[in-house]
Amino acid sequence: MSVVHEERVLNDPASLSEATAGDFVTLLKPRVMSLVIFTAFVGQMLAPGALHPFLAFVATLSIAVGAGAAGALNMWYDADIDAVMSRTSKRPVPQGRVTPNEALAFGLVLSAFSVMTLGLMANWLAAALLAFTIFFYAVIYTMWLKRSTPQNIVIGGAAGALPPVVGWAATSGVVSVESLVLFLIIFLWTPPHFWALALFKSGDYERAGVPMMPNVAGEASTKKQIFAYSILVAISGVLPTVLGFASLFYGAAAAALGIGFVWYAWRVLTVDDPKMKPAKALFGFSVLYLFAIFAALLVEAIAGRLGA
Ligand code: HEM
Ligand SMILES: CC(C)=CCC/C(C)=C/CC/C(C)=C/COP(=O)(O)OP(=O)(O)O
Repeated sequence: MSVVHEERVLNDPASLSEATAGDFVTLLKPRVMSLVIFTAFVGQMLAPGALHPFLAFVATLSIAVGAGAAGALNMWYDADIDAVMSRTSKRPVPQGRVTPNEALAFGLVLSAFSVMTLGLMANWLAAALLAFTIFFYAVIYTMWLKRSTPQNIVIGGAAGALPPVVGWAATSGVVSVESLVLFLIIFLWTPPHFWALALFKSGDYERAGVPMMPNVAGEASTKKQIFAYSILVAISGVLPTVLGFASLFYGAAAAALGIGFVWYAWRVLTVDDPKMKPAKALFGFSVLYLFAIFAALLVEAIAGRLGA
């Protein structure tokens, strides 16, 4: 951020920040968090018990605000490395449109608001899980793991896998084996999802000094690990049917999606393409895969509620 900008904003209370509403929306990482919130909503719908529709809506909204808050805290802390990575350099804080203090305050206020609202409108177990998820992403992953170990996104992936557990707890008041299976699906999905991107963004992470797997272990090792995780993803995807809380139809869809996931990962492993097309294809398919798995689980949830 330019010194002039900081002095003007910080020393002259009359001066307004240059930030627009759109800048603050960008801080919430809406594109990424939209799928995160969808997984939480499916967790809410699959869980036994029923929240009044208005309370269920407020619970989903609280989780959405909490996810956005975590995104804002991530962008506050990562402004230094975001500024040197091509993919993130245009973000509001590195561009100086939002000051670090504004991003921090925005993230903290939304975090508090979302946790308190979820606690009051649903239950305090869900609120505590939401608070833990925000903390895990903003502090454990962003402030510690991301800059210190190539296992950063494997461990940090727990934060991204918790939203369906939060949603399940909002409806049912408990953490169940089933909700932990939803956690496992996303937890195992995260490494191939992100390492595919890291393969074709390794130059960015090199410049930023962030120890992502391709930069530390190299391309070949990362590709092997992606393939190994893809097999675990395919297996975890059919667990809801194996454990009896989803139908054979879901199981067939999950198996087909899992075979697709393994195939895309196999191409990353076996096709040597300087343009990294297989890695880009796997990254794109990974988003489609997770959406399709949770959409199929939502169909199960709706069918279960209609049949109930
Ligand atoms: C630690 C875990 C994760 C890491 C490190 C990670 C990393 C990333 C990165 C770097 C991007 C590119 C975003 C951009 O350039 O702005 C991305 C995109 C995306 N991620 Fe992940 N991700 C993680 C977990 C998740 C989870 C849990 C979900 C959903 C449940 C998710 C959904 C998405 C979606 C939908 C996109 C595409 C956004 C777009 O099209 O712009 N990610 N991820
Ligand atoms: C309810 C709640 C709190 C949900 C949070 C879910 C969660 C942790 C999602 C992970 C999203 C994500 C893109 C992580 C990457 O961060 P990064 O810093 O590696 O990505 P970047 O470089 O694009 O900023």
